[in-house]
Amino acid sequence: MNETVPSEPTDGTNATDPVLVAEAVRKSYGDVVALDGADLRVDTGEVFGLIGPNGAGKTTLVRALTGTTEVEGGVHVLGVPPREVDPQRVGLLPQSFDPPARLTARELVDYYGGLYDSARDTEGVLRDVGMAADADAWYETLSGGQKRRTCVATAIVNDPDLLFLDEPTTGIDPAGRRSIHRLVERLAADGTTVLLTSHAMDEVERLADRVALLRDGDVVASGAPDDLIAAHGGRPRLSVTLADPAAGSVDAVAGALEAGTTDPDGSTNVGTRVDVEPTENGLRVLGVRPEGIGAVVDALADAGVAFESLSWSEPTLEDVYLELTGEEYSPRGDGGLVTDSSGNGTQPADASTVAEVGDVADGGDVVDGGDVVDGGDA
Ligand SMILES: Nc1ncnc2c1ncn2[C@@H]1O[C@H](COP(=O)(O)OP(=O)(O)OP(=O)(O)O)[C@@H](O)[C@H]1O
Repeated sequence: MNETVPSEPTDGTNATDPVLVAEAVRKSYGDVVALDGADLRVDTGEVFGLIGPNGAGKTTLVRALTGTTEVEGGVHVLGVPPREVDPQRVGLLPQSFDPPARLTARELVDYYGGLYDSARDTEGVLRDVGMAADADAWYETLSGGQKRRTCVATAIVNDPDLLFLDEPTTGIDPAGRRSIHRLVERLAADGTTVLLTSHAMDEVERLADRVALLRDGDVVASGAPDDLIAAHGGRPRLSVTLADPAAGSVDAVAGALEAGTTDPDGSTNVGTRVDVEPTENGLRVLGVRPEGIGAVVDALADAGVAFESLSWSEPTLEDVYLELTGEEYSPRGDGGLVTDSSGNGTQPADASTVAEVGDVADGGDVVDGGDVVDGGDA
């Protein structure tokens, strides 16, 4: 997250003026409405994430803001219409970008740097994107991730105040993505305003100060990731992979939770009101807090339902996305506590809780918050 207060610009604009403004922007390609009255405002020094399904209009909005397509409505960039912006101040990584294939990464950065009045030192730029070691290879021989990082280098060679990154990490492996994330964080810390489009919700949640979700050419929600998650992300959930996701499991577990007979000492409270719903591999308990996991395990045992693994997670930006786009829920593999009954499969990701869970059918033990709880027999 960017917490830097950028220095006052020297071009007559104020630091408090928005860097990007789009008002009621419309764009059609024949019968296809790409933008349908989209509004956007990005302030100085923000990392702003633009998310939305394929075809929602993200790239068209970036093109409107970079002056590479004509649109109806109001568009201002750094206080002026996009085509009047000093190119020295703007960097652009388009979604599709094919630089000359028989130039090396170093030659490409040199070449693009030569297009500006002043440019950063090529070696420093190559280091920033993690391409110093491969700088002498022809572009066409680079891997997909190396190519994308080289393209990012050409977008930052002019040390822009405003940087557009349209899907910068597509096709990049996790290590390459991390290096791009760190680069964006460094640029933001130096006061660069960044507009980022991405389909990777974890990336946007990590990097963006604010986010706008586009759907059918219009912004349907915007705000800080935490605020969007609180408003649209739903409740924490415990995903249960069942040994045999048979019909009736959901009702049986819901009944056992409601009956509250899951523990002899009566500790059946799972924290908040919960709902149980089916999933492809088993079921999901919505509204359960970490301290309630043991009660759910007890309910599974009471209902005679054997499970293979439990995964607890808090709502994320991905849930906001799924809620607001109306797309099907797809269980995440990275949603926090991921545990299997073998005892070898615990993979904590972004979770605030880690537990090891045994197979109820085997009477395994459950460790919840450090306490060993009897897994019970199913
Ligand atoms: N040059 C073009 N000619 C015709 N239709 C276009 C053109 N560019 C975009 N469109 C259409 O406009 C709509 C919005 O496209 P756009 O590329 O802006 O979406 P996007 O949100 O960036 O999608 P993606 O996530 O797939 O990149 C889509 O229906 C697309 O097919």
